[in-house]
Amino acid sequence: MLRDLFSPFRYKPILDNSGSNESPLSRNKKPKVKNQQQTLKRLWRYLAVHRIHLILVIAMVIISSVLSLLGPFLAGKSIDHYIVTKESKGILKLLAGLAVIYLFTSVTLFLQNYWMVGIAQNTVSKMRNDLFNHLHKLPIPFFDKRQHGELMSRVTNDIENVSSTLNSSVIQVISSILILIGTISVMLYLSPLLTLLTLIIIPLMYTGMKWITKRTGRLFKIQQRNLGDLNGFIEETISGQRIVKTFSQEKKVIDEFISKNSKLKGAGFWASAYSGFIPKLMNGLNNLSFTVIAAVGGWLAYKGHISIGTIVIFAEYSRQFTRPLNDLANQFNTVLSAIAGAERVFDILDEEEEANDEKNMYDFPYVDGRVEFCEVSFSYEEEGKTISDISFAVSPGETVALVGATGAGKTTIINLLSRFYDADEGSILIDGKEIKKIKREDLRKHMGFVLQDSYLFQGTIRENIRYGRLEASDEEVERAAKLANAHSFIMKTPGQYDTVLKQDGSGISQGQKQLLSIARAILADPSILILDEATSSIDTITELKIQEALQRLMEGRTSFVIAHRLNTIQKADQIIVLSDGQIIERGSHHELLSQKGYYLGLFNSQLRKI
Ligand SMILES: Nc1ncnc2c1ncn2[C@@H]1O[C@H](COP(=O)(O)OP(=O)(O)OP(=O)(O)O)[C@@H](O)[C@H]1O
Repeated sequence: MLRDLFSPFRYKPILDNSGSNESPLSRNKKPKVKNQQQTLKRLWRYLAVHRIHLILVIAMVIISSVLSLLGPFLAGKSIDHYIVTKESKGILKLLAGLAVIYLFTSVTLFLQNYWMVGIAQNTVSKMRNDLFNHLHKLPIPFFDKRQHGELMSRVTNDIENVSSTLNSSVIQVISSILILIGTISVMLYLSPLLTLLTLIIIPLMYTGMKWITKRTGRLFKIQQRNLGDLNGFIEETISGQRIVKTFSQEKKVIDEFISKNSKLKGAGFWASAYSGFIPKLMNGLNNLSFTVIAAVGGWLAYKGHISIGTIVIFAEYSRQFTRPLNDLANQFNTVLSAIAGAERVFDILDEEEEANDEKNMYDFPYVDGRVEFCEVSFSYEEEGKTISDISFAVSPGETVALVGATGAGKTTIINLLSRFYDADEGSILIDGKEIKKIKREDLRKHMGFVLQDSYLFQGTIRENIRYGRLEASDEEVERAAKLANAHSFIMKTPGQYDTVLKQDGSGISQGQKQLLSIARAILADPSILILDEATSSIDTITELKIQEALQRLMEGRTSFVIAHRLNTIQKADQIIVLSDGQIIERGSHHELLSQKGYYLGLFNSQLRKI
């Protein structure tokens, strides 16, 4: 029965990503701890920009802390001087004094909060900008290896964590330290003996706090990691909703979510539970200190060593004394959790940008479109070669089709040509210039992509086409749409060119998406074109429209076609047949058929399927 009462909170060891079933509380399972001091230093660099406002905040905190110490002191002294002696004028003076103190306290509290919120918001906004900026300079391999939702969690949750801590904790920490120093000083001045008795609780507090924070620090990190993991999973399953439903995998997805969620709950529960012990511990120690002061103070007053007013001041200060300690302890957890968040943000900022490290880069204002691969080898992983010893040359305006079984290396060749990855060996030349010596931005300016999964952004049809060349006029956008055979379907949509597409164009058909992406490429007017043929079946009429639009687009441009259906590439100038990352056959369609090799087999097998 009792067990059941606690069952929702019982902690079950939950499998970690590593597959270990050790509890997050386990001593040996520390997540990699980066130097917290270094993280704080980097955070400080962001804060230091606002140093004038920080000085103002500190000044306000000092004034409000002194004022809050003054209140109880005046009240205690007035008991001895005015209340015991029944002097009514003095009492009025005291009341007026207290009113002024509380008014000033409110003003200083308002100002310190106002400035601090400004500092916090500006700081995290700058961090968010830096992070987003940096994310866009990171190489494709970085994104290939990470869950996108997890990255989003860093830009949103982790930065938010830093923001809320800056909002509240900086003021709390400074004012707690000041109040603590002020309280102890006044207490020492009034009665060193009672002060010493009050301070006895400090070692007890320290030991208790150390025990708790050791655990919470570790748990907050695990909690944030698990939250990132969960966010990644949510993002993945929402964007892959169609696949989940098509394969009826709802149960599997929900089960996996429950498992990840319960992992998060495990760490979250214990992180919160341990930090929740802190106020209870403080409260208990506070009561202990209060009892000691009442007993010893009462005895001293009975013996005539101190006044009643002093005991009142002491009782009030002993409360004020544990409150900042309590606050400091609570803030410690919040700060730890923010440091964990900041660390995750800095981790990304430390990732190396897509390198443009070579000096003496070529200018690349105009491209004829001659492409050469010379003995190129590359691997995604340390071991083995994804493609090896690839050599071929393409003249300007030629169409090259890359053919081969799935995983043969077709996309990899394109990844290397567009410098999403750099070749390990050999060289790739455009117009005789080594592409490693061309800035990626300049290189990609001359390349156009029409991919299977043409990505459309949330925005109007016009904006989506204009993504190909932002400065294009409305007339140019429409001309491109007409050449891409997209104009007639656009005119049938409710807002025509101003129809707003949902994110990833989920409101229009696959074929229409392709037409828009062709229009975008026509507008961009690249010299080198990459076409990744759609594998999904599109109705015959749309298919014809797409083929016609593609022919127009390819005219006069060096085009690489990743071909999945051989009937569409028969007119290609060259067909390169790949197998296991190597070129096994090469030639025109007729030459390859007459070679009676792998291509002929592939062609016949596709013919049989028709
Ligand atoms: N980012 C990556 N990290 C590690 N390995 C990868 C990565 N991308 C592709 N590979 C591997 O490299 C090999 C070649 O892949 P590639 O995508 O070039 O094949 P493909 O011929 O384009 O296949 P498909 O027709 O299925 O698109 C495959 O074995 C694939 O698993």
